[in-house]
Amino acid sequence: MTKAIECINLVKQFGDFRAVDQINLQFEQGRISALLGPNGAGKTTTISMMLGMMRPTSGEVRVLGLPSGTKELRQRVGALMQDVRAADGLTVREVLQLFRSYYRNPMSLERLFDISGLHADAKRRASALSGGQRRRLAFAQSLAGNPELIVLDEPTVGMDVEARGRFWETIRALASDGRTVLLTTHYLEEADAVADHIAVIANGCVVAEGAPERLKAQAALRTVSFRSANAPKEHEWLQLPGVEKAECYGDRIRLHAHETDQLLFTLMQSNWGVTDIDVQSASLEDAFRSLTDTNRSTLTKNSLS
Ligand SMILES: Nc1ncnc2c1ncn2[C@@H]1O[C@H](COP(=O)(O)OP(=O)(O)OP(=O)(O)O)[C@@H](O)[C@H]1O
Repeated sequence: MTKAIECINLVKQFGDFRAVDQINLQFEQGRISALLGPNGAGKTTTISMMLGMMRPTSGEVRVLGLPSGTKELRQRVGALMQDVRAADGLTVREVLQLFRSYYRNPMSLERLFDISGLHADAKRRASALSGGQRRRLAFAQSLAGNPELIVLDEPTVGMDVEARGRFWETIRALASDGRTVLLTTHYLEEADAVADHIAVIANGCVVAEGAPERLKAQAALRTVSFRSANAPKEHEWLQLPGVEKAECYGDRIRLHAHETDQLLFTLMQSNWGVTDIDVQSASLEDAFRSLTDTNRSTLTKNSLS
């Protein structure tokens, strides 16, 4: 089956700075995928290359089996980027009609109004809409061509709770029509609620990828952190009962484990001079932070095997 999007050894260099560093990603057709990462991770740069808006320094992007940016793809792909400017002087209805006129097989105006929730604002100037309303109009614009692939960069920024709810409902409905959706977000919780597949990037590299359940399994770990006057070598931490992952922040050691009772007992019995113990349950956001935080050394059972 053709992949919706394939990034092969994708690199983007801005002068001396490498914003995207050898990214290899594949997104399946008919699924909702999320590209997740903190500010400056390289999400926008990556999707700009997917959409043919930016040329890779090296590597390749294929979209629906075609090289990115081709004329054919512009008919088949809808995109919502972060910087959206309202069309000067046009009403909401005129904007939607104008965008529909660019495509061979546009989505119905009625459906675009339903999706944007802007029925009552049809005759208002687009430039007079609020920030959140403008974002909803821009989302409808991105769907004007009835696209089979929809790429959305931070789609929910500026939307209120109701607009967000309607937005996620629309995304699910679009996917159930067989369309492919790729979106970027900072929020693991948001991606978890809708995505079939999540790729996490940090500093231009893919740091984790998989079904939300897989990423959540990591979040289910509890964390025991402590200082140690006499800590053993790092690889020994992973021999402790139940420990899946170990990190070191300066003089503080953090161990991630599914079950902590036995671990605490072992630490207290050891001769490592353990002090200042703290035990916490990790949230999804903690797991995301731990995946994308590069100011620490991390060991996992996988990295040793
Ligand atoms: N045209 C450019 N020239 C120089 N540096 C750039 C350019 N575009 C992006 N960058 C840098 O590349 C890095 C990645 O930027 P990018 O916009 O892709 O991140 P992002 O993950 O989308 O971040 P955010 O969540 O804040 O939107 C950042 O450090 C940014 O400053």
